Amino acid sequence: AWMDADFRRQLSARRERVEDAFEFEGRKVGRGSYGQVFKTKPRSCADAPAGDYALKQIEGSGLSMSACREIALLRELKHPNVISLKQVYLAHETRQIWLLFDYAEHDLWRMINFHASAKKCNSQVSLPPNFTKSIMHQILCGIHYLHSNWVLHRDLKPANILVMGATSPERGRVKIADLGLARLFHQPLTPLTEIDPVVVTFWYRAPELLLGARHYTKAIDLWAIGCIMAELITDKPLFYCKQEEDIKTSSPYNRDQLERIFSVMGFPSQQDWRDLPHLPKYGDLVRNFGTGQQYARFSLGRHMSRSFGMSETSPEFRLLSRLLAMDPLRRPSAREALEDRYFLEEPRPAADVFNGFDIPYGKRDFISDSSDNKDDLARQQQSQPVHASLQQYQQSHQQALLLQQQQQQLS
Ligand SMILES: Cc1ccc(-n2nc(C(C)(C)C)cc2NC(=O)NCCN2CCOCC2)cc1
Repeated sequence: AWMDADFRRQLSARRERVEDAFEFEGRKVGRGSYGQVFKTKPRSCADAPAGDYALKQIEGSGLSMSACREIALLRELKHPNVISLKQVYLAHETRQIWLLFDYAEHDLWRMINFHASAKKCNSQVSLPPNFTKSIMHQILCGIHYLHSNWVLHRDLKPANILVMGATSPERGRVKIADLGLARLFHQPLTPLTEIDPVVVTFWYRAPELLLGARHYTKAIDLWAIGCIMAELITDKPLFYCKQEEDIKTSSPYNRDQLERIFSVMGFPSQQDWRDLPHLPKYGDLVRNFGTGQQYARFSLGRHMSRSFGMSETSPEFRLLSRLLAMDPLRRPSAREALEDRYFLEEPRPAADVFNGFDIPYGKRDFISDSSDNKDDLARQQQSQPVHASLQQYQQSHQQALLLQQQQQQLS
Protein backbone atom coordinates (compact mmCIF):
# COMPACT_ATOMS: atom_id res chain seq x y z
CA ALA A 1 0.00 0.00 0.00
CA TRP A 2 1.34 3.47 -0.78
CA MET A 3 0.87 4.59 2.84
CA ASP A 4 2.98 3.27 5.73
CA ALA A 5 0.85 0.66 7.56
CA ASP A 6 1.53 2.14 10.98
CA PHE A 7 0.54 5.63 9.79
CA ARG A 8 -2.65 4.18 8.30
CA ARG A 9 -3.50 2.57 11.62
CA GLN A 10 -2.98 5.90 13.41
CA LEU A 11 -5.19 7.76 10.91
CA SER A 12 -7.87 5.08 11.14
CA ALA A 13 -7.86 5.18 14.94
CA ARG A 14 -8.22 8.98 14.96
CA ARG A 15 -10.82 9.26 12.19
CA GLU A 16 -14.23 10.32 13.53
CA ARG A 17 -16.86 7.71 12.68
CA VAL A 18 -20.27 8.97 11.71
CA GLU A 19 -22.00 6.38 13.92
CA ASP A 20 -19.94 7.60 16.92
CA ALA A 21 -20.86 11.24 16.32
CA PHE A 22 -24.54 10.95 15.35
CA GLU A 23 -27.60 9.01 16.43
CA PHE A 24 -29.53 7.95 13.31
CA GLU A 25 -30.92 4.45 13.94
CA GLY A 26 -34.56 4.25 12.77
CA ARG A 27 -34.61 7.92 11.81
CA LYS A 28 -34.70 7.58 8.02
CA VAL A 29 -36.73 10.38 6.39
CA GLY A 30 -35.89 9.92 2.72
CA ARG A 31 -34.71 7.32 0.25
CA GLY A 32 -34.22 7.32 -3.51
CA SER A 33 -31.76 6.51 -6.25
CA TYR A 34 -29.34 9.04 -4.75
CA GLY A 35 -29.09 7.23 -1.42
CA GLN A 36 -30.91 7.69 1.84
CA VAL A 37 -31.34 10.53 4.34
CA PHE A 38 -31.60 10.39 8.13
CA LYS A 39 -32.76 13.04 10.60
CA THR A 40 -30.05 12.99 13.28
CA LYS A 41 -28.87 14.71 16.43
CA PRO A 42 -25.20 14.89 17.43
CA ARG A 43 -24.25 12.63 20.37
CA SER A 44 -23.06 14.55 23.42
CA CYS A 45 -19.42 13.65 22.64
CA ALA A 46 -19.61 15.12 19.11
CA ASP A 47 -18.25 18.61 18.56
CA ALA A 48 -21.18 19.59 16.30
CA PRO A 49 -23.46 22.35 17.67
CA ALA A 50 -26.77 21.04 19.07
CA GLY A 51 -29.78 20.81 16.75
CA ASP A 52 -31.11 18.62 13.98
CA TYR A 53 -28.98 17.54 11.03
CA ALA A 54 -29.66 15.64 7.84
CA LEU A 55 -27.25 12.80 7.15
CA LYS A 56 -27.22 11.65 3.53
CA GLN A 57 -25.71 8.20 3.00
CA ILE A 58 -24.67 8.23 -0.67
CA GLU A 59 -25.82 5.26 -2.73
CA GLY A 60 -23.08 2.90 -3.81
CA SER A 61 -19.57 2.71 -2.40
CA GLY A 62 -16.41 4.65 -2.96
CA LEU A 63 -16.04 8.02 -4.63
CA SER A 64 -18.54 7.68 -7.49
CA MET A 65 -18.71 10.42 -10.11
CA SER A 66 -21.89 11.80 -8.58
CA ALA A 67 -20.50 11.73 -5.02
CA CYS A 68 -17.41 13.55 -6.24
CA ARG A 69 -19.48 16.12 -8.10
CA GLU A 70 -21.82 16.72 -5.15
CA ILE A 71 -18.96 17.18 -2.66
CA ALA A 72 -16.81 19.29 -5.02
CA LEU A 73 -19.77 21.52 -5.88
CA LEU A 74 -21.30 21.96 -2.40
CA ARG A 75 -18.04 22.68 -0.59
CA GLU A 76 -17.50 25.72 -2.87
CA LEU A 77 -21.00 27.15 -2.42
CA LYS A 78 -22.11 29.29 0.52
CA HIS A 79 -25.38 31.25 0.43
CA PRO A 80 -28.26 31.51 2.94
CA ASN A 81 -30.75 30.16 0.35
CA VAL A 82 -28.65 27.21 -0.81
CA ILE A 83 -28.36 23.99 1.20
CA SER A 84 -25.00 23.95 2.94
CA LEU A 85 -22.75 20.92 3.32
CA LYS A 86 -21.44 20.82 6.92
CA GLN A 87 -19.20 17.76 6.92
CA VAL A 88 -18.13 14.74 4.84
CA TYR A 89 -17.55 11.36 6.51
CA LEU A 90 -15.67 8.62 4.66
CA ALA A 91 -16.14 5.22 6.29
CA HIS A 92 -13.01 3.52 5.04
CA GLU A 93 -14.06 0.03 6.13
CA THR A 94 -17.28 0.05 4.12
CA ARG A 95 -16.16 2.75 1.61
CA GLN A 96 -19.43 4.48 2.49
CA ILE A 97 -19.77 8.26 2.03
CA TRP A 98 -21.95 10.31 4.39
CA LEU A 99 -22.77 14.00 3.87
CA LEU A 100 -23.94 16.15 6.79
CA PHE A 101 -26.40 19.00 6.11
CA ASP A 102 -28.60 21.30 8.17
CA TYR A 103 -31.97 19.62 8.63
CA ALA A 104 -34.95 21.15 6.78
CA GLU A 105 -38.27 20.11 8.31
CA HIS A 106 -40.40 21.29 5.36
CA ASP A 107 -40.37 21.47 1.57
CA LEU A 108 -42.72 23.07 -0.97
CA TRP A 109 -43.99 19.70 -2.20
CA ARG A 110 -45.39 18.76 1.21
CA MET A 111 -46.48 22.33 1.98
CA ILE A 112 -48.44 22.73 -1.28
CA ASN A 113 -50.03 19.27 -0.85
CA PHE A 114 -51.08 20.29 2.65
CA HIS A 115 -52.80 23.45 1.38
CA ALA A 116 -54.40 21.58 -1.53
CA SER A 117 -55.83 18.96 0.85
CA ALA A 118 -57.00 21.62 3.31
CA LYS A 119 -58.78 23.45 0.48
CA LYS A 120 -60.54 20.29 -0.64
CA CYS A 121 -62.13 19.91 2.77
CA ASN A 122 -62.74 23.64 3.13
CA SER A 123 -60.54 24.00 6.19
CA GLN A 124 -58.60 27.13 5.29
CA VAL A 125 -55.11 27.54 6.71
CA SER A 126 -54.04 31.08 7.62
CA LEU A 127 -50.84 32.23 5.92
CA PRO A 128 -49.12 35.64 5.86
CA PRO A 129 -50.16 37.82 2.86
CA ASN A 130 -46.54 37.90 1.68
CA PHE A 131 -46.07 34.10 1.88
CA THR A 132 -45.67 33.51 -1.90
CA LYS A 133 -43.64 36.70 -2.34
CA SER A 134 -41.19 35.74 0.45
CA ILE A 135 -40.67 32.25 -0.96
CA MET A 136 -40.23 33.56 -4.51
CA HIS A 137 -37.76 36.20 -3.34
CA GLN A 138 -35.58 33.63 -1.57
CA ILE A 139 -35.70 31.13 -4.45
CA LEU A 140 -34.57 33.88 -6.83
CA CYS A 141 -31.81 35.00 -4.43
CA GLY A 142 -30.52 31.42 -4.21
CA ILE A 143 -30.71 30.87 -7.96
CA HIS A 144 -29.09 34.26 -8.64
CA TYR A 145 -26.16 33.14 -6.46
CA LEU A 146 -25.91 29.78 -8.26
CA HIS A 147 -26.18 31.34 -11.73
CA SER A 148 -23.55 33.96 -10.81
CA ASN A 149 -21.27 31.01 -10.05
CA TRP A 150 -22.26 29.39 -13.32
CA VAL A 151 -24.09 26.61 -11.53
CA LEU A 152 -27.36 25.58 -13.22
CA HIS A 153 -29.85 23.64 -11.14
CA ARG A 154 -31.54 21.78 -14.05
CA ASP A 155 -34.23 20.15 -11.91
CA LEU A 156 -36.04 22.87 -9.96
CA LYS A 157 -39.39 21.66 -8.61
CA PRO A 158 -41.27 22.05 -5.29
CA ALA A 159 -39.64 18.92 -3.79
CA ASN A 160 -36.20 20.56 -4.18
CA ILE A 161 -37.20 23.77 -2.37
CA LEU A 162 -36.65 23.09 1.33
CA VAL A 163 -37.85 25.36 4.16
CA MET A 164 -36.31 25.42 7.67
CA GLY A 165 -38.69 24.53 10.51
CA ALA A 166 -39.66 26.20 13.81
CA THR A 167 -36.80 24.64 15.83
CA SER A 168 -34.13 25.95 13.45
CA PRO A 169 -32.34 29.25 14.09
CA GLU A 170 -33.14 29.95 10.42
CA ARG A 171 -36.91 29.52 10.95
CA GLY A 172 -38.83 29.85 7.66
CA ARG A 173 -35.78 30.24 5.43
CA VAL A 174 -35.78 28.70 1.92
CA LYS A 175 -32.88 26.37 1.05
CA ILE A 176 -32.51 25.25 -2.56
CA ALA A 177 -31.41 21.61 -2.73
CA ASP A 178 -31.27 18.76 -5.22
CA LEU A 179 -32.62 15.54 -3.78
CA GLY A 180 -31.28 13.67 -6.78
CA LEU A 181 -32.77 11.51 -9.49
CA ALA A 182 -32.14 13.87 -12.38
CA ARG A 183 -28.60 14.55 -11.20
CA LEU A 184 -26.77 11.59 -12.69
CA PHE A 185 -26.95 12.71 -16.30
CA HIS A 186 -26.26 16.23 -17.43
CA GLN A 187 -27.42 16.07 -21.03
CA PRO A 188 -31.16 16.78 -21.14
CA LEU A 189 -31.56 14.00 -23.68
CA THR A 190 -30.67 11.05 -21.44
CA PRO A 191 -33.86 9.17 -20.60
CA LEU A 192 -33.81 9.36 -16.80
CA THR A 193 -36.32 6.55 -16.66
CA GLU A 194 -33.47 4.22 -17.60
CA ILE A 195 -31.72 4.83 -14.32
CA ASP A 196 -34.78 4.84 -12.15
CA PRO A 197 -38.08 3.02 -12.39
CA VAL A 198 -39.76 6.03 -10.84
CA VAL A 199 -41.30 8.14 -13.60
CA VAL A 200 -39.68 11.55 -13.94
CA THR A 201 -42.06 14.49 -14.16
CA PHE A 202 -41.99 17.00 -17.01
CA TRP A 203 -44.30 19.54 -15.37
CA TYR A 204 -41.46 22.01 -14.73
CA ARG A 205 -39.51 21.46 -17.94
CA ALA A 206 -39.16 24.47 -20.26
CA PRO A 207 -40.72 24.14 -23.75
CA GLU A 208 -37.34 24.38 -25.49
CA LEU A 209 -36.20 21.25 -23.58
CA LEU A 210 -39.34 19.40 -24.71
CA LEU A 211 -38.50 20.48 -28.27
CA GLY A 212 -35.00 19.04 -28.16
CA ALA A 213 -32.79 21.90 -26.96
CA ARG A 214 -29.41 20.30 -26.44
CA HIS A 215 -28.14 22.35 -23.47
CA TYR A 216 -29.51 23.49 -20.14
CA THR A 217 -29.49 27.25 -19.66
CA LYS A 218 -30.20 29.72 -16.86
CA ALA A 219 -33.50 30.52 -18.63
CA ILE A 220 -34.54 26.88 -18.13
CA ASP A 221 -34.23 27.35 -14.36
CA LEU A 222 -36.29 30.59 -14.55
CA TRP A 223 -39.12 28.78 -16.38
CA ALA A 224 -39.26 26.21 -13.56
CA ILE A 225 -39.40 29.06 -11.01
CA GLY A 226 -42.39 30.48 -12.91
CA CYS A 227 -44.11 27.08 -12.68
CA ILE A 228 -43.41 27.00 -8.93
CA MET A 229 -44.79 30.55 -8.48
CA ALA A 230 -48.06 29.58 -10.21
CA GLU A 231 -48.29 26.45 -8.05
CA LEU A 232 -47.75 28.49 -4.86
CA ILE A 233 -50.64 30.78 -5.90
CA THR A 234 -53.10 28.07 -6.96
CA ASP A 235 -51.93 24.95 -5.03
CA LYS A 236 -52.02 23.09 -8.37
CA PRO A 237 -49.18 22.26 -10.76
CA LEU A 238 -49.71 24.73 -13.63
CA PHE A 239 -48.68 22.25 -16.33
CA TYR A 240 -49.99 19.10 -14.65
CA CYS A 241 -49.92 16.23 -17.13
CA LYS A 242 -50.73 12.62 -16.37
CA GLN A 243 -47.62 10.47 -16.51
CA GLU A 244 -47.89 7.45 -18.75
CA GLU A 245 -46.45 4.49 -16.85
CA ASP A 246 -42.74 3.78 -17.51
CA ILE A 247 -42.32 6.05 -20.52
CA LYS A 248 -39.42 4.49 -22.35
CA THR A 249 -39.18 7.18 -24.98
CA SER A 250 -35.59 8.21 -25.36
CA SER A 251 -36.59 11.43 -27.08
CA PRO A 252 -37.09 14.62 -25.07
CA TYR A 253 -40.24 15.33 -27.07
CA ASN A 254 -43.31 14.83 -24.92
CA ARG A 255 -46.47 15.56 -26.84
CA ASP A 256 -48.86 15.46 -23.87
CA GLN A 257 -46.73 17.84 -21.85
CA LEU A 258 -46.50 20.27 -24.79
CA GLU A 259 -50.27 19.97 -25.29
CA ARG A 260 -50.82 20.95 -21.65
CA ILE A 261 -48.49 23.97 -21.97
CA PHE A 262 -50.25 25.19 -25.13
CA SER A 263 -53.71 24.76 -23.58
CA VAL A 264 -52.63 27.16 -20.80
CA MET A 265 -50.29 29.52 -22.65
CA GLY A 266 -51.66 29.46 -26.18
CA PHE A 267 -49.53 28.43 -29.18
CA PRO A 268 -46.30 30.42 -29.76
CA SER A 269 -46.44 32.54 -32.93
CA GLN A 270 -43.42 33.48 -35.03
CA GLN A 271 -43.46 36.88 -33.28
CA ASP A 272 -43.60 35.24 -29.82
CA TRP A 273 -40.61 32.92 -30.44
CA ARG A 274 -38.45 33.66 -33.48
CA ASP A 275 -36.02 30.74 -32.97
CA LEU A 276 -38.76 28.08 -32.55
CA PRO A 277 -38.37 26.69 -36.12
CA HIS A 278 -34.66 26.06 -35.45
CA LEU A 279 -35.31 23.62 -32.57
CA PRO A 280 -34.55 19.93 -33.35
CA LYS A 281 -38.11 18.73 -32.76
CA TYR A 282 -39.88 21.55 -34.64
CA GLY A 283 -40.87 19.01 -37.34
CA ASP A 284 -42.66 16.85 -34.73
CA LEU A 285 -44.33 19.98 -33.39
CA VAL A 286 -45.76 20.92 -36.79
CA ARG A 287 -46.82 17.32 -37.44
CA ASN A 288 -48.64 17.09 -34.12
CA PHE A 289 -50.01 20.61 -33.76
CA GLY A 290 -50.04 22.18 -37.22
CA THR A 291 -50.28 25.96 -36.94
CA GLY A 292 -51.71 25.68 -33.40
CA GLN A 293 -54.91 27.44 -34.40
CA GLN A 294 -56.85 25.29 -31.89
CA TYR A 295 -54.98 27.12 -29.08
CA ALA A 296 -55.53 30.62 -30.48
CA ARG A 297 -57.86 31.77 -27.70
CA PHE A 298 -55.76 30.42 -24.82
CA SER A 299 -53.36 32.59 -22.81
CA LEU A 300 -51.81 32.62 -19.35
CA GLY A 301 -53.88 35.70 -18.48
CA ARG A 302 -57.09 33.96 -19.49
CA HIS A 303 -56.12 30.81 -17.53
CA MET A 304 -55.12 32.63 -14.34
CA SER A 305 -58.05 35.07 -14.39
CA ARG A 306 -60.70 32.47 -15.24
CA SER A 307 -59.46 29.69 -12.97
CA PHE A 308 -58.13 31.77 -10.08
CA GLY A 309 -59.52 35.27 -10.44
CA MET A 310 -56.05 36.71 -10.85
CA SER A 311 -55.90 40.20 -12.37
CA GLU A 312 -53.79 40.45 -15.52
CA THR A 313 -52.65 43.92 -14.44
CA SER A 314 -51.38 42.85 -10.99
CA PRO A 315 -47.58 42.94 -10.42
CA GLU A 316 -47.83 39.28 -9.33
CA PHE A 317 -49.26 38.28 -12.72
CA ARG A 318 -46.81 40.45 -14.64
CA LEU A 319 -43.81 38.76 -13.03
CA LEU A 320 -45.37 35.33 -13.60
CA SER A 321 -45.89 36.04 -17.30
CA ARG A 322 -42.30 37.33 -17.65
CA LEU A 323 -40.93 34.10 -16.09
CA LEU A 324 -43.19 31.96 -18.30
CA ALA A 325 -42.16 33.55 -21.59
CA MET A 326 -42.22 30.75 -24.20
CA ASP A 327 -39.08 32.19 -25.86
CA PRO A 328 -36.17 31.59 -23.44
CA LEU A 329 -34.48 34.78 -24.66
CA ARG A 330 -37.41 36.80 -23.31
CA ARG A 331 -37.29 35.38 -19.79
CA PRO A 332 -35.70 37.66 -17.17
CA SER A 333 -32.43 36.75 -15.48
CA ALA A 334 -32.70 36.00 -11.75
CA ARG A 335 -31.39 39.52 -11.02
CA GLU A 336 -33.93 41.15 -13.37
CA ALA A 337 -36.71 39.12 -11.71
CA LEU A 338 -35.54 40.30 -8.26
CA GLU A 339 -35.74 43.92 -9.49
CA ASP A 340 -39.37 43.44 -10.59
CA ARG A 341 -41.93 45.85 -9.07
CA TYR A 342 -43.62 42.84 -7.41
CA PHE A 343 -40.84 42.69 -4.79
CA LEU A 344 -40.69 46.46 -4.25
CA GLU A 345 -44.33 47.04 -3.33
CA GLU A 346 -46.07 46.25 -0.01
CA PRO A 347 -46.14 43.76 1.58
CA ARG A 348 -42.38 43.31 1.24
CA PRO A 349 -40.84 39.81 1.24
CA ALA A 350 -39.88 38.52 4.73
CA ALA A 351 -36.79 36.57 5.88
CA ASP A 352 -39.09 34.06 7.65
CA VAL A 353 -41.57 33.02 4.96
CA PHE A 354 -44.06 32.14 7.74
CA ASN A 355 -43.62 35.67 9.10
CA GLY A 356 -44.00 34.50 12.68
CA PHE A 357 -47.28 32.68 11.94
CA ASP A 358 -47.68 29.19 13.44
CA ILE A 359 -46.32 26.54 11.08
CA PRO A 360 -49.27 24.22 10.32
CA TYR A 361 -47.35 21.34 8.68
CA GLY A 362 -46.47 18.14 10.50
CA LYS A 363 -42.89 16.97 10.89
CA ARG A 364 -41.43 14.54 8.34
CA ASP A 365 -42.44 10.93 8.96
CA PHE A 366 -39.74 8.39 9.66
CA ILE A 367 -39.84 5.61 7.07
CA SER A 368 -39.29 1.96 7.93
CA ASP A 369 -37.15 -0.21 5.67
CA SER A 370 -39.98 -2.59 4.86
CA SER A 371 -42.65 -0.31 3.42
CA ASP A 372 -41.70 1.70 0.38
CA ASN A 373 -42.52 5.29 1.22
CA LYS A 374 -45.27 6.11 -1.29
CA ASP A 375 -44.80 9.76 -0.41
CA ASP A 376 -41.14 9.57 -1.35
CA LEU A 377 -41.95 7.85 -4.65
CA ALA A 378 -44.73 10.33 -5.36
CA ARG A 379 -42.42 13.21 -4.48
CA GLN A 380 -39.85 11.94 -6.93
CA GLN A 381 -42.56 11.69 -9.55
CA GLN A 382 -43.70 15.13 -8.30
CA SER A 383 -47.17 13.70 -8.75
CA GLN A 384 -49.82 14.07 -6.11
CA PRO A 385 -49.49 11.37 -3.44
CA VAL A 386 -52.29 8.85 -3.71
CA HIS A 387 -53.95 9.20 -0.32
CA ALA A 388 -56.34 6.34 0.16
CA SER A 389 -58.70 9.07 1.18
CA LEU A 390 -58.53 12.65 2.22
CA GLN A 391 -59.73 11.56 5.65
CA GLN A 392 -56.71 9.29 5.94
CA TYR A 393 -54.48 12.25 5.09
CA GLN A 394 -56.34 14.47 7.56
CA GLN A 395 -56.23 11.79 10.27
CA SER A 396 -52.53 11.22 9.80
CA HIS A 397 -52.05 14.97 9.83
CA GLN A 398 -54.26 15.42 12.90
CA GLN A 399 -52.38 12.60 14.63
CA ALA A 400 -49.10 14.29 13.72
CA LEU A 401 -50.36 17.61 15.15
CA LEU A 402 -51.63 15.88 18.31
CA LEU A 403 -48.35 13.99 18.74
CA GLN A 404 -46.42 17.22 18.22
CA GLN A 405 -48.52 18.99 20.86
CA GLN A 406 -48.07 16.08 23.31
CA GLN A 407 -44.32 16.11 22.66
CA GLN A 408 -44.20 19.85 23.21
CA GLN A 409 -46.09 19.47 26.51
CA LEU A 410 -43.65 16.72 27.57
CA SER A 411 -40.50 18.63 26.62
C1 LIG B 1 -24.61 14.30 -7.67
C2 LIG B 1 -25.14 15.55 -7.05
C3 LIG B 1 -26.31 15.50 -6.27
C4 LIG B 1 -26.81 16.67 -5.70
C5 LIG B 1 -26.13 17.89 -5.92
N1 LIG B 1 -26.63 19.08 -5.37
N2 LIG B 1 -26.65 20.24 -6.07
C6 LIG B 1 -27.18 21.16 -5.26
C7 LIG B 1 -27.37 22.61 -5.66
C8 LIG B 1 -26.23 23.41 -5.13
C9 LIG B 1 -27.40 22.72 -7.19
C10 LIG B 1 -28.68 23.14 -5.11
C11 LIG B 1 -27.52 20.59 -4.03
C12 LIG B 1 -27.13 19.27 -4.12
N3 LIG B 1 -27.21 18.26 -3.17
C13 LIG B 1 -28.24 18.17 -2.27
O1 LIG B 1 -29.10 19.00 -2.16
N4 LIG B 1 -28.23 17.03 -1.52
C14 LIG B 1 -29.33 16.68 -0.62
C15 LIG B 1 -29.25 17.47 0.66
N5 LIG B 1 -30.46 17.35 1.43
C16 LIG B 1 -30.84 15.96 1.77
C17 LIG B 1 -32.07 15.99 2.63
O2 LIG B 1 -31.91 16.81 3.77
C18 LIG B 1 -31.49 18.14 3.50
C19 LIG B 1 -30.28 18.16 2.64
C20 LIG B 1 -24.99 17.94 -6.71
C21 LIG B 1 -24.49 16.77 -7.28
